[in-house]
This record gives sequence, C-alpha cells and structure tokens, in this order.
Amino acid sequence: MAAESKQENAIIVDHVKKHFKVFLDKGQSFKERLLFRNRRRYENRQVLRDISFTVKRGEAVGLIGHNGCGKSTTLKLLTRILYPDSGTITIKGRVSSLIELGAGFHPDMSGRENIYTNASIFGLSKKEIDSRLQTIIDFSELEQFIDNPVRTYSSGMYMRLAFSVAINVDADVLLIDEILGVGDVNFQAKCFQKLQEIKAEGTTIVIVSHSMGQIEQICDRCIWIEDGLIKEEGVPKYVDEHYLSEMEQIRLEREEADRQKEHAAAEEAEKAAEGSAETPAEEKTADAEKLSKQKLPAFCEKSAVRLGTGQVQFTDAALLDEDGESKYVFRTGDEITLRLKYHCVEPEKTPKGNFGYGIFREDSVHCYGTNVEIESDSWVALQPDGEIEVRFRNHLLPGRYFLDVAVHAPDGTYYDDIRRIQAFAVTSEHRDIGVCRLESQWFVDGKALERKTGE
Ligand SMILES: Nc1ncnc2c1ncn2[C@@H]1O[C@H](COP(=O)(O)OP(=O)(O)OP(=O)(O)O)[C@@H](O)[C@H]1O
Repeated sequence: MAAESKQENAIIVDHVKKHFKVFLDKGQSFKERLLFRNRRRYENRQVLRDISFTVKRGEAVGLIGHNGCGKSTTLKLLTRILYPDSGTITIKGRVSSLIELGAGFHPDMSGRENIYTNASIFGLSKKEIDSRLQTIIDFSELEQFIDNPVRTYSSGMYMRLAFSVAINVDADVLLIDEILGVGDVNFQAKCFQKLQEIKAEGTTIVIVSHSMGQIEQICDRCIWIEDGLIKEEGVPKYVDEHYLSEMEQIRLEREEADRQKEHAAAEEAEKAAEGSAETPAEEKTADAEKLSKQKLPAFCEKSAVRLGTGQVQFTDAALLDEDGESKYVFRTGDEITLRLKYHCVEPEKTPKGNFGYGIFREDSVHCYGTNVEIESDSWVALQPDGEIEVRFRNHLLPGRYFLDVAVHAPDGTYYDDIRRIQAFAVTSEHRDIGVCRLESQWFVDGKALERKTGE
C-alpha cells in the first residue's frame, strides 16, 4: 500500500448539502414586518449541493471558485459556525480558524484581556495562554497598545491581534479565509511566512483564497467548487490554470455580448443618420486621402485607422464561426471565416483588386498576413458591390488580436486599408505557449506517443 494512503484523514467531508433561506421582500421597519408578515417571500438558495472530500493530516488544501460558489460556507461548516442540512463532517484534533477574525473580541476589554478570552475559545487553559502570551503580543507588534481597550484600535491593529491569537494556539487544523488581506504589506508577508512554518510543523490547513499564487505556494492540493459541487481537484498549478482559463472564457463571453450590443447600437445610429442626411455626392467620389478624414463606420473598432484612395471601400467586415455567426472569441483550432463586403466607385476605371488581411497581437507582434495574389496567383474582378470571403484554421494561442484588411491596385496603390478594423480574442484548452500552435507529434525510440483525446 502506498505510504500516502496510510496517512490518517484529519478532515472528512461526506456528502454535505447546505441551503440558505433568502428573504426577497423582508420589511425594513418593525411596522412593515408586522403589517406584511404574511407576505414574507423567500427562496431556498442551494449553496452546497453535494460536497465530499478528505484532507490528510499535515496536508494543505486550497478551496477556489468564483464569488458566491460556496467556499466560505464550506469553511464555516468546518468551523461549526454553520451546520449542514445533510451529510457529515468529521475533524480530528484542535481546530483554529482565521474566519471572521476577532469576532469574539470585546471592545471594552484590553488587547491582553481579549487574548485570554479568545485563546480560551480555541481550547487553551490559562496556564497554556500564560506561556505563549508574549509570543502572541510580539507577533502582533502591538506591545505599546496591549493594555488599551480594543475599541481604540484601528481595524488593521484589531485584525493583527486576532491573527496572532489564532496562529499561536497550536491547532492541529487551521482554517483560513482570505487571510492574507490582514494588516499592511509587511504584516501580510510575515503572516505568509508564519503560515509556511505552521505547515512545515505538520498542521493541517484548509485555505480559501482568490490568490492562485498563495494557493500554489502553500497548498499540496486544490479543490475547485462550482455550482455547489466539486468541479476539479488536484495539483494546484493545474487546477488553478483550468479555473483561470474558464474565468477568462466567461469574461470574454460577457465582453462579446457587450460588444454585440455596442455594434448593434452603432449600426442603428448609422442607419438613422443616413436616413436623415444623405451624404453629399462629392463625398462619395474617389479622392486620395479622403477615407482617413471620414467618420469610421460601425463595423470598425473605435481605434481603427483608415487609409487609402477610396476608389474601393469596405462596407462591412465580420469574423464568423463555423455556423456563420459573427464572433469576438474563438478557440485555438477553430475554423474562422473573414467576410468582407465592398463598394467599388468606378469599376470601369479600377477593374482589378487584390484583397488581403493581417493579424497582429495586441502587443503589435505581426502574427500573420496574406492576400489573394499570394494564395491564388490571381486578381479579383471588382464589381460595383461585391463580397469576398477567406477561410482559415486558427492556430493562434490565447490572447487578444487585431485584424487589418486592405484592397489594393496592381501597382500597389491602396484603395482601402483599415488597420485594427476588428479586435478578437483567442482561448484554448491546450497548455502550449508562444504565438501559434504547431501541432506536435512526439516519438520515443521511433514510436509515436498517443495524443491526448480532444487534441
Ligand atoms: N447566512 C446566509 N444567508 C443567506 N445566504 C447566504 C448566507 N451566507 C452565504 N449565503 C449565500 O451563499 C452563497 C455562497 O456564499 P459564500 O460566502 O460561501 O461564497 P464564496 O464562494 O465564499 O464567495 P466569495 O468568493 O465572494 O467570498 C452566496 O450566494 C451567498 O449570498
């Protein structure tokens, strides 16, 4: 049997469920509550739907997940500030928690008196507290204020005292909620170092944090909670990466929805403006440098730059997914279609054009560029109004990118050239790094390694 499996469990959480009653229209005043006592509506919010995990003695485990997913609730259940609706929690040994720090402090009592009452809540006898009193005071750096009532303390001083007590009670299990927000930067660094010492001494630790760096430095294992269930569990570096990538995906999807709304509104405004004032005839005619002075149309990013003679003008540009939907976020490996529409002012004078596109990463790295002539050794016969599409497999790695499009004459004169016409983002489930994905096949002693499923 592996040594690890022999190690004793310090915490066993077994099929725990927890809901809260959330009142929707609770009266504010006593009168309102009395008058509308029959109207008090509430909803049952199921916060933990079925959580099971174990923590071995001496192990440090991090709980991560987005706001409101139930991390603090899990910790409060472990501390017994709350009780589960069903399921069981078993903890072996003395528990100390850094949750709701200083909740047990009495404001009129001095710092010293509060150390005694607070440490006794953690189960220490008077003799035990006497022997570690100076260590607690020294760690808090509050020596000169220790006999003042804690109501005269700043919130940072208050937290420092509470933290010093909680970490000096020789707990077997330490539960921590976003602890490293305590005090100033120096004190935070000191707390962090102390935690590492406590861990090295073999204390079991469960920590809730939004700081992946802290989780990776302290924890042996990480548990990602989502929708009241455990979504993933394992080595912090990998779980954190998956979590951060999902958070980025959610953020980008929101951004995409906002952008769609913005574009729709801009198009609407453009149509309204077109309807009320017809563009004067002379503005529609070709004129070198004219495009740079015109207002950018709605399909362009606000930061776009437009150059060219205006003899051919793009009237629409869209990046489409495989279903033909206009998108802002793509994944590495997706097929993307760039659809361009154009208007040619006088096709008889400018019968041929070459269309091209370029992609730049947001830090201006030129990732790619090509045109019709490079790919097909031919030129496009220009119509008064035409459409052109280019389809490509997206091998770009995660990041933000900008698209440039241009159409030029056989002599190289740019008819229309729009830089940063559109922004887009790329996400990926792969973990390779760099600018683009070079799908790699590994061989060991001539034998091809099996590729991960889904790649
Ligand atoms: N006492 C309570 N009464 C009603 N709802 C509660 C109570 N405590 C927590 N909740 C709700 O339970 C959900 C989970 O809260 P919890 O504090 O566990 O989340 P969290 O993952 O720690 O979030 P955060 O990262 O924001 O700290 C939230 O929707 C919260 O509003």
